[in-house]
Amino acid sequence: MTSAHTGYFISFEGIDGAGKSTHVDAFRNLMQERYPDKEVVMTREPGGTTLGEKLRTLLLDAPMNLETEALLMFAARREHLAQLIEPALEAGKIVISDRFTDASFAYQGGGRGLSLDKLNALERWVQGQPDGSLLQPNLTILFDLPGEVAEARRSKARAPDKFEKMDLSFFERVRQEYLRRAKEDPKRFHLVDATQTPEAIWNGLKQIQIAI
Ligand SMILES: Nc1ncnc2c1ncn2[C@@H]1O[C@H](COP(=O)(O)OP(=O)(O)OP(=O)(O)O)[C@@H](O)[C@H]1O
Ligand SMILES: Cc1cn([C@H]2C[C@H](O)[C@@H](COP(=O)(O)O)O2)c(=O)[nH]c1=O
Repeated sequence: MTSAHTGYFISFEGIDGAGKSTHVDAFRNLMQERYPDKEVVMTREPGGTTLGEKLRTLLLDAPMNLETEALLMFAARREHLAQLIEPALEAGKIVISDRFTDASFAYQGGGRGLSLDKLNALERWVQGQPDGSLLQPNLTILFDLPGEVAEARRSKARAPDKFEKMDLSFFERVRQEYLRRAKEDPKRFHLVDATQTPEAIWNGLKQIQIAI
């Protein structure tokens, strides 16, 4: 867990088109208003560092072997933790990341079929703490909705990247893996019914209280 630092770590997750980007900036502002004495740092994965953003371009554009993809996701994450997330949490900041490790379990695991053993080993390597615990978000806000609804939203919004070109069954597997992880760790996950209107979703997000 995250006991070694005095910050607070929040991740936003969901299948592509679930609506997390629509709300993440406003949520950041909400946190800053509520905790004026704390710096709120906004970041994303893959990305968040100079190297991570270069890896993001590769990961979102280039077709690649599944294990290569998983290793690059976790390499970008190690850099992200070392350069940005760990120092910010140690300095007591609130860190909000648009995606973190649950996305690797959902996309590379559920979606593409990488084994849980390999994902667990990468997670332990990259997020393992000296006391044997794992650095995890304190709170993960999961935007959940059916794959076909997300697909319809995406098709109106933008040209698809490599992942967004995947078919409906891929996104259903990704969704199911997110839901499996949420069920496994209900204290960490806050589930959002992302089929609601943006206004209803935002009203729900405003109800979230964090224990800083
Ligand atoms: N609750 C909603 N109802 C209807 N449309 C929505 C809703 N939320 C977002 N949208 C629209 O759906 C599209 C995708 O939203 P958004 O970019 O926030 O998704 P996302 O989950 O961040 O996707 P990605 O992870 O791929 O960036 C946008 O056009 C957005 O305006
Ligand atoms: C962290 C992470 C991300 N992905 C995928 C999920 C999305 O399709 C893209 C990121 O795009 P977004 O618009 O910024 O959400 O990357 C993944 O497959 N595995 C991961 O670990």
